Amino acid sequence: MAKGFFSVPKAVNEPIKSYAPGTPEREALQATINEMSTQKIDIPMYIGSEEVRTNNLGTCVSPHDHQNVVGEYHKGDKDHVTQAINAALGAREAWAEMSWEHRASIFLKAADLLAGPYRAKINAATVIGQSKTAHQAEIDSACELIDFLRFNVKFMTEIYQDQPESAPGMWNRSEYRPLEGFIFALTPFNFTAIAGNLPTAPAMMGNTIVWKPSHDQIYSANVLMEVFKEAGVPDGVINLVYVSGPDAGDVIFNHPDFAGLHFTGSTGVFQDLWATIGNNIEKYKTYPRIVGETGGKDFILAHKSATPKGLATAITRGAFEFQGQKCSAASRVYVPNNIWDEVKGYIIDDANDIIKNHMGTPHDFKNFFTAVINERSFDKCAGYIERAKESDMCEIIAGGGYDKSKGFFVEPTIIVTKDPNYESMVEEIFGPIVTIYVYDAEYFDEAIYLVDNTSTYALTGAIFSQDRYAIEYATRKLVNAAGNFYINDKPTGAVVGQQPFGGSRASGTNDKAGSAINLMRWTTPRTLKETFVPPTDYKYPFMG
Ligand SMILES: NC(=O)c1ccc[n+]([C@@H]2O[C@H](COP(=O)([O-])OP(=O)(O)OC[C@H]3O[C@@H](n4cnc5c(N)ncnc54)[C@H](O)[C@@H]3O)[C@@H](O)[C@H]2O)c1
Ligand SMILES: N[C@@H](CCC=O)C(=O)O
Repeated sequence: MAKGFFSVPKAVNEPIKSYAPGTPEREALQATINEMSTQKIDIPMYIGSEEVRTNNLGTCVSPHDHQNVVGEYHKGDKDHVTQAINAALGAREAWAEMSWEHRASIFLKAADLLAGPYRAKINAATVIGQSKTAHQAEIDSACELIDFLRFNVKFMTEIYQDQPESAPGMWNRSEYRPLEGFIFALTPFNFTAIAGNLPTAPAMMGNTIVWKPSHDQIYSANVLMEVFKEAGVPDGVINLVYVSGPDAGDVIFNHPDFAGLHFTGSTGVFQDLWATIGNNIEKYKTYPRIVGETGGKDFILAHKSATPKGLATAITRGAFEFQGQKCSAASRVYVPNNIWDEVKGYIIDDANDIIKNHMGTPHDFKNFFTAVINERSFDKCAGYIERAKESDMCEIIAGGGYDKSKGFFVEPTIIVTKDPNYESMVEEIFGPIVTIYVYDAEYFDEAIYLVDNTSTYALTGAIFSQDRYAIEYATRKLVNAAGNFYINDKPTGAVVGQQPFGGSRASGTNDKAGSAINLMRWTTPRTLKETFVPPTDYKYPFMG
């Protein structure tokens, strides 16, 4: 047990490496990509102390080269979900009782492994399996995950330090227990860091986990599990299974020890899960915690005073980095007519330059833009593009092409619409398609109203303006339109510890990943009151 009031190492953001020509990190990453992309690895499930192989195999491919099979994973079924729950429950007592500093130490070691010996491997896995460029992989699978781990250790200790007052004659204490049961971490394809954070955040607070990743992220999830094991996460604390979502849900949401859902993914899936949990509420020992960060229809609103070049660059980066597959991606933009011609010229030039010179495999570091994650996503994007081509209300001013012969490539596409409620202004596409509505520069209030009322989501948004009154006004009027609001910046790229991330309305429970708010959801505090000298007479003084 602890024999000191320990302070943890100061959390600082992991510096982002540049991967510029001639740097050692570029050489290491390139070599690791070359080596890993020519291998086909065998990927087991991890349940308790076992590596589980079923020989019912699924494949991991590169989205930018879908015939290249880089891994085969062993698919599980409902029995494996039950085994994973049993392993989590079996490991729970020892893990919950371990002193917090040892839990902290394990995750700080995981951060250092990712920052050092595993950096090239986790980035290469994300480049190969999720088609991120070197830069996008670095800010996600290396830096953001390292930050999650280090900052969560700091937040954990801040929570533990939060103690009640004690009046004379007594000592009041708060004890931050893990939840009574197991946690289900259900993770998306698009951020390796999120896949790593959703099981580790509750685990850090003493919980044990059943983790089901997206099928499209299994390749890098396997590297994460290797890191967790090397860092010393004990068997059974994080159990990784590859089963269908509905199979996992059928077992987990009917289990009496289900204590919490840590979800990131689409809004529709989250709402279905919430409904199922609600319907099953009488089956559980405790009220499960439900944390879900979900979809977005993220906006950029420009005021007539906005600087055209800065706005255009924010549109290009915000909409097209990682092929628009960030929940935060700019996907609807409101531009005033006084600056539109200039902005239009810049963004068309950017899109054409990307298509001509910087689109292709992420293995080639000159590329800014690669493939979307899978055929379903490709077909969905193609559908939006074809409908826009046919619509009288729309014009495609850049991109609009797509080709899935080798990889799932959809060009960066800019739609201009005359209808502010056109489908691509309203629905989450999750691909490289941005839609622009040009408004009369003198009607800023109407543009604000549209921003606030067009979509059910409220994840990220940005205002571009050089007029401080306009900035203040939009910030106030759009108070509920985004959980992360940017002023003269693109709406993507939140950094742990700097811009706590999450949205409300249909975008989630806004428990801010990588913050104390999130960690609080994974603990159920017990209050202890100790009286030093108990009273010995039941009568009160007023009784005379
Ligand atoms: N708000 C945020 O912080 C944030 C961050 C990243 C991604 N996202 C959102 O995630 C989505 C993209 O990720 P995705 O395509 O992997 O999401 P998704 O909803 O398709 O899948 C998320 C997870 O849920 C599982 N799943 C799917 N259907 C299920 C079901 N019926 N029952 C149980 N599990 C099921 C998937 O296998 C996966 O593991 C986008 O909507 C994006 O906006 C949000
Ligand atoms: N936190 C990331 C988005 C994560 C969702 O996909 C950002 O701010 O761009």
